Amino acid sequence: MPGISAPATKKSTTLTVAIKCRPLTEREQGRDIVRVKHDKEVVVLDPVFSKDYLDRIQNRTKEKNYCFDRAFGPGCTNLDVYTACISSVISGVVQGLNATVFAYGSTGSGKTYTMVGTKSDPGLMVLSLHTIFDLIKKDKNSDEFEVSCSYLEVYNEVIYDLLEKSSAHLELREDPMHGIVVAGLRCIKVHSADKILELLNLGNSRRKTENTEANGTSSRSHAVLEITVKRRQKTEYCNQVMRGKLSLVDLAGSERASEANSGGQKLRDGANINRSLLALANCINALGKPQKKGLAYVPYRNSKLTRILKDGLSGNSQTVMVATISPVDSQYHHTLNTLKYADRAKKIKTHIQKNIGSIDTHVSDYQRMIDNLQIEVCRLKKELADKDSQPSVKPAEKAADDELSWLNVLSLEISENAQERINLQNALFELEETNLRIRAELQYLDDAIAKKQAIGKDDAVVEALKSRRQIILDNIRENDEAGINYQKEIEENESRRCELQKMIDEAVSSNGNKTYLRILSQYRILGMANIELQFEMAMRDQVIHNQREAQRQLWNLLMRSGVDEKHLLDLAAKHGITIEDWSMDSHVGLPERKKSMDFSPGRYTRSGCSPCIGQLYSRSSCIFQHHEDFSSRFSPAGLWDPARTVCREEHRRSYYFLSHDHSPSTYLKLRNCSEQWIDSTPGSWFETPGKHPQDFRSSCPEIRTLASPFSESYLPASHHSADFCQLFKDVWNITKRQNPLEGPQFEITSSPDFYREKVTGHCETTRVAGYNPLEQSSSIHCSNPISQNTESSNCPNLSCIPSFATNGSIFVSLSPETQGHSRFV
Ligand SMILES: Nc1ncnc2c1ncn2[C@@H]1O[C@H](COP(=O)(O)OP(=O)(O)OP(=O)(O)O)[C@@H](O)[C@H]1O
Repeated sequence: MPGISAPATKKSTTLTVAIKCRPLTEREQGRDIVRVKHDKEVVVLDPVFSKDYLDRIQNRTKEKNYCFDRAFGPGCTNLDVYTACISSVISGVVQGLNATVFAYGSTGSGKTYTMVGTKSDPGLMVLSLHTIFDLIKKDKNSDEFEVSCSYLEVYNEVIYDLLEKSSAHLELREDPMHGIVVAGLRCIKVHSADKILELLNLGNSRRKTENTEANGTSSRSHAVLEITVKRRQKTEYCNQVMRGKLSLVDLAGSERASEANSGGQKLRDGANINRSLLALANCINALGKPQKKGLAYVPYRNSKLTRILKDGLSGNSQTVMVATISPVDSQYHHTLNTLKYADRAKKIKTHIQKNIGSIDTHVSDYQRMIDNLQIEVCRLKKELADKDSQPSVKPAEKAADDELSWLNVLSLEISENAQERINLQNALFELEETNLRIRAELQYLDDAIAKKQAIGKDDAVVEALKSRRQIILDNIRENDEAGINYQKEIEENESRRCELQKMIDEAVSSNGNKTYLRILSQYRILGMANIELQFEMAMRDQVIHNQREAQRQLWNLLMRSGVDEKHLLDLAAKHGITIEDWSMDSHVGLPERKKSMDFSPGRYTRSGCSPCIGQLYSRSSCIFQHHEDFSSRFSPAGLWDPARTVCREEHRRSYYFLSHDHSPSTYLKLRNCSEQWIDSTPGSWFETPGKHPQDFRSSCPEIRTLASPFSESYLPASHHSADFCQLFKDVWNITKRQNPLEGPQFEITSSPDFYREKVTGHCETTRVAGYNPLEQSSSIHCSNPISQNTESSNCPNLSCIPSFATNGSIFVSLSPETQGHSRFV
């Protein structure tokens, strides 16, 4: 049916935001901390019930208050939500308006329950469909209606048709007339609500769900049910058609990988779900911000979900967001997060407009339409001519305007590109987190299996351990594959960025108004770089925070073990490190070390010229970063606990760019696989094409791999790291010498060529692990201290497992019996 859009008036409106708090489920043991007041207010109580009386009266609680269009407590039904917030929107759909209803909330908060519901408490999808057909029934005599429906899911960033038995992967297309459309999606004509409900049930049965820690039937995909209602008056002279569209969206459950306790496929789902939801949250954030004219940018293109929801979020749609929350105290942070986004969403504006088309009934109608359009064209031409004749608009300015708008488009694309990479990296980090966790478990299992096998008992236990090991290996493999895919996407994203950058550079150099355009384009690119830097800074802050914590624990430990401070200071001085505020007077004789190093943020910043512990710290970042709890690596006796140590090599590589300090030599003292040192400072990203990061990376291929925890190459640590490591070992030796009777002893000595560790005690063997930083070779030897035999077969209790022995890093684990562990750099 050819149709010509008729001009219709636009009306601005804001998103309706409703909160729905579900009741506590039987599985939940916690406390109910959500209160709904006056149908609009939501109060989230402090999850810590036994707060100090003083805290409470002085209002130092984590209690939060929010106000929304509507709020529904645990006693409310889906019908209550529908009657108060949705029904009026649905009636608009039959009048040619678009509407979107979506449920937003953390996993298990009740999104599917709200959208789909149960037999006794039908959800918003079901109730909306009944209303649509009731309204159609009423106007059936005067108007003709045609209702069609489609149902799709976005699973792992792929679109599937839920109304097809085995759906192909569907693609999104930009249609100039209808906006974003899903090519090849089945749209079925329906004549009754029952028929759609049948299709809905069919589609739901095909939806991907999983049993996760947080929810027994957690939706793993985002589902979008779309109902289109075409309405045409039956009268002879009227040829107008109204086309209303209702989108009902049930989002997938979001959970942090660490909470979901999942790996492999589930984890990949989680990462993709989080990627889409992160993109949705970014859009809500951007739309909810007060915008300066012309500068608004909403990153819709970052995920399929946000592209599909684009109209519902800012275009021609009357939209209702139902934010679902759980009342249980353990969900406090998720609840606040949901409420925060819902609060932002209140500010989102959409512009609704009736979709009116016309049906061609007679040639005379065409003629009339053409006449009208010609009049309109004449009017617009005249307006244009008037505008051109105005003296204020010079041709040169007009050309510059065109150029500017083109630059605008390009710079928007570049920001989208940056945002996309941030999302991809986020997904990658999350994947990496889980991989590290399960790799640690793998290590435990390997040790346990080796131990059991050595004893030669418990075959059944060994079998169980082996089968668990196999599952973990499968998970690691799947995650590695997923990681490689993300990495590929990051690379594609980078090459797109190069293209965009090239286009901007060309535009700038071929245009007459070069200086102005150059400044403008650099300003825009700076903005984009700023987004990236903020992201990197956030990551870096996290790393620094973890390091500070680890360092603090380490110093506390040293203090508690009664280390000789003078010796420590001498050692530090020997290594060129000044420890600020460490005066003998203030510390000697303080057994509890109350005045030990203060690592509070700001105290040991790297600002200023004097080197302080913060600097020492940053230098060592390659060694200790992301060791979550340093103290937990030690047994109660103060010994290093091998079983608890996780070498976060992947992080070391991922964050290398983030972990440099201000010294350029530290920043880029990287050694590549061909053993050449690169010692240069990167220029600004936007100065010249030669100094763009991607160019920089292509000239140093090993740097590209740093961003990927899944690549094969490893990054050698800087010499500063070795300094710190050595210092740490010296301090440790002194400490242990002072307490010779405590457990197995370590003796660590150093020579110009390699570091040695001697393990005595439970295991009467000596182990020497060496790395020669000059020759780049690594070696591990085990020896019996009595016979001085250096064959490892003489060390039955000692198992040395060198890992990461590439490019200079050695990671050595000893069997639990030896209670010793160290890592050499
Ligand atoms: N209003 C309610 N009344 C009773 N039970 C509810 C209500 N809302 C949710 N539930 C129950 O809470 C559990 C989780 O709900 P649901 O599956 O709808 O969560 P979800 O947000 O869709 O989760 P996911 O995002 O993981 O898919 C289910 O057992 C559901 O029956």
